[in-house]
Amino acid sequence: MDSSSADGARLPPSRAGSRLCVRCGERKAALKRPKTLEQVSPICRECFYVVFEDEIHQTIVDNTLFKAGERVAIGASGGKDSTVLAYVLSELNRRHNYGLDLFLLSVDEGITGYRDDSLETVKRNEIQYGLPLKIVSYKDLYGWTMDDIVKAIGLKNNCTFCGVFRRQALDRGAALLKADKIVTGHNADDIAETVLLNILRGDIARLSRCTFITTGEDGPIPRCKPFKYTYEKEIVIYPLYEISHISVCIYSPNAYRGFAREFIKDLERMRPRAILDIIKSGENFRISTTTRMPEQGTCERCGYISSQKLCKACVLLDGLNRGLPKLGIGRTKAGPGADGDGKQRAKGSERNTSSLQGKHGNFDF
Ligand SMILES: Nc1ncnc2c1ncn2[C@@H]1O[C@H](COP(=O)(O)OP(=O)(O)OP(=O)(O)O)[C@@H](O)[C@H]1O
Repeated sequence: MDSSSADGARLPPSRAGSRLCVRCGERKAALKRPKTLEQVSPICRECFYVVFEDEIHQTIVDNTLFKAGERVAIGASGGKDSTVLAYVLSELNRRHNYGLDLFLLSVDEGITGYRDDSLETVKRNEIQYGLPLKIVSYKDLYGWTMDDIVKAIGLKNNCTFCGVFRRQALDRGAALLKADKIVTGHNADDIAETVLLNILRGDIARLSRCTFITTGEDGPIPRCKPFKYTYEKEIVIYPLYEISHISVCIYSPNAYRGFAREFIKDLERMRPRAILDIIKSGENFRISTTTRMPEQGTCERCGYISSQKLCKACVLLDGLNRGLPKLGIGRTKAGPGADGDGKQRAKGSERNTSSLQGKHGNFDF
C-alpha cells in the first residue's frame, strides 16, 4: 500500500542500516514512530508492531471498552482504518482472551464505483480474519441509494444525508446482529479534526461529546473508538500485508473538514504531540452551567434516539419522498424535527445541533 502519507516515518536507507532499534537494541532500526518522533525512535518493524498493538490493548483495558461475552460489531467500510481495526481487534481478542464475539458490519450506501469496490475488500476480510459479515444497505433501509439522492439533490448537501443515514444504518445493522457494541475506526487525527470543527462551529453539544471514547450509552447501542489515541500515520504504516483498497468518496466535497485536516497535519509536522494535545483540550473543556444542552429523547416516528420530535433521518427521508429534498437541510433555529410552531425538545439550547455540512454531514461520530 502507499505509505507516502506517513512522511518522515521511514528512515532513509543510509541511516536505517546504521542504527539499532532503541527498544530491543538488537534489530536494525527501520522507522521513526510518527507519534513519538523524538522520544522513542528509531525502532525496528517488529517492535513497532508490538508497541502499536500494545497501546491499543492498553486503551481498551484502561477505558474498559468491552466486557467478556459481548457481541461487537466492527463498522467495516473497507478503508484502511476499519480494516486495520478489524485485524488488530481480532488479534487482541485472541491474544488477551477478551472473550468477544466479533462481527464485521458494513453499510452499503449505494455509491457506484466507490462503496461497491470497498465492499469487496470487506468480503475478503471476512475470509482472511474469519469474522462473519453483515451488510445493510440504504436501498433496503430507506428505499434510496446515495446515487439516487445525489441525482435528486446534487452534490452540495449530499454528505448530510449520507452521514445521518449511515449513523442510523449502523445502529440498525448492529441490532440485527444483536450486538452489544459498535466499534469504529475513528483515529486520533479524526477526533482532533472534529474538536477543531466543533469549536469553529460553536457546537457546544458535539464538542462536549466528540472526545468521548464511548458514546451513545443512553441510545440503542453504545459505540466506541479503540483508535482514539492512534495516529493515522501509524495506521498507514502498520499493515502487515497490502490493503489494496483506499479510495475517497466520489460525492464528498469535504472542503471544510479538508482545511481542518491540513491544518492539523501542519501542526503535526511541527510537533507530533499536537494531535493528542487537541484531543486533551477537547476533553478538558468545561461547559458553562448556563449552556442548556439538547434533551435526548426518541423519534416519534421510528423510535430512534433524537433530541427533536422527529429524528434527522426521518426528516430527511420525508423530504426525499415528498420531492422536497432540501427539507431538513441546514441549521435552523427551530430544527428539522421541530413541529410546525418551531417547538423543540432542546428548550432554549444555544444552538440546534442539526445538520452541519461536513465529511459525513455533521461533526459528530
Ligand atoms: N460504509 C460503512 N460501513 C461500515 N462502517 C463504516 C462505513 N463508513 C464508515 N464506517 C465506520 O466509520 C469509521 C470512520 O469512517 P470514515 O468514513 O471517517 O472513514 P475513514 O476515517 O477513512 O476510515 P476507514 O479508513 O475505515 O474508511 C470507519 O473507520 C468505520 O469504522
